[in-house]
Amino acid sequence: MTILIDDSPKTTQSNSQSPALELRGVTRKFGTSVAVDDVSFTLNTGTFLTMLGPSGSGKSTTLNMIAGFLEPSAGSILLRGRDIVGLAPNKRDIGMVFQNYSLFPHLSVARNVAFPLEVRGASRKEAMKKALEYLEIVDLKDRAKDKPRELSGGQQQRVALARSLVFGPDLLLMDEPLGALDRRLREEMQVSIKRITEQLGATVVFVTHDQEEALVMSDVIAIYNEGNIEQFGTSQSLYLNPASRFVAEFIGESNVLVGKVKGNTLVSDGEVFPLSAKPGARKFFEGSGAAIVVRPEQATLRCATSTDESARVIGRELAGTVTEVLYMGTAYRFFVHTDFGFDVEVRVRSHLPEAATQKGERVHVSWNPDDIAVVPA
Ligand SMILES: Nc1ncnc2c1ncn2[C@@H]1O[C@H](COP(=O)(O)OP(=O)(O)OP(=O)(O)O)[C@@H](O)[C@H]1O
Repeated sequence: MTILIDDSPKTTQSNSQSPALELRGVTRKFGTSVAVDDVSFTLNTGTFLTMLGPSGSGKSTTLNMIAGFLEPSAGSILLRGRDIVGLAPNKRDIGMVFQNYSLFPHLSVARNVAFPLEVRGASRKEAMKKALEYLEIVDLKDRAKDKPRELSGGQQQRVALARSLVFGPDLLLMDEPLGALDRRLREEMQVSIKRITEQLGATVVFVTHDQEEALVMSDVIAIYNEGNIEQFGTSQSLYLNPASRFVAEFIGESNVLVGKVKGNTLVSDGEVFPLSAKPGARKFFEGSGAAIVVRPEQATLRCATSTDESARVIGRELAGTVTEVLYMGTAYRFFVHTDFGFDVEVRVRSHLPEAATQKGERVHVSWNPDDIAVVPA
């Protein structure tokens, strides 16, 4: 397979030492309401960034400012070190893919992909040659002569991807590109997009509502909340070390136990839960509100025995009753109502003996304080 990396000189001045994209204090107001509030981040070349957050949190507004469809009310946007605020969208060297593909129905697949090159002055022959090379990268070379309507949704989206990358843009923007596809196709496309953008070394800004999609695809994730970026980091760091309760609850499943910090413990409803004493563990002021975040796979389960004490919390263990069991193939999900009142989900790999625990059984749930995150409440 031929892999093409566009090394043609760019038409506008840029600095190859600069980050691919930098936002500095970018704000966008609509009337008196602030849609994006003082957002700053830096993205290195070849990085895949996903903007993730609830509806109305400012993701699309940020993307539209980068694309040039909206201007910021304040701040600057630098593409390879040059400020692009005020520059027309078609002068920004940015590729774009949207949910509705926006392919030209009357042009063949190959002519669709060749189009951005022809607009930039390439001859029909040159443009078609390169279009076929990009169609090979997205595994659609054999469909070059077809019209877009003859292709499936996933295939059309791969044509749109080839078209957005064929001219070697500095940046690729994707706004919910998989939103129209069913779950299976969506998962296949996640893998294809990741493979293709990695092969081409593309810098990508991707918007989605889907947290699993964000975890699978991204090098870095920006979690949006009410116009602000609540946390910016790798998938792993967001999952294992969420900065806030909002992030913990937005990314992955979590059991959240709220209390007050006392020494190196969290006190909740009169019970004392140890916090990690590891060097580097997050420190909180005495008496401040905090929450323990236990991921379902970080909690463990054991069946109660007749010699167990009858207290609701014994050392690190919480006594409780299994209220629901769900089989997931490789794991079981146990929902436990603890006597303390805290409802905990515990995930147990199917091959472990604890996986045989039944609904209604008395159990003890625990976790290692060194494994779990603690966030401000
Ligand atoms: N053209 C506009 N005029 C007025 N308000 C707008 C406009 N565009 C966006 N907004 C407002 O800005 C805020 C952020 O919207 P934005 O579309 O960026 O959110 P989002 O996170 O992309 O949401 P979604 O995931 O639903 O697309 C919302 O309160 C929205 O109503």
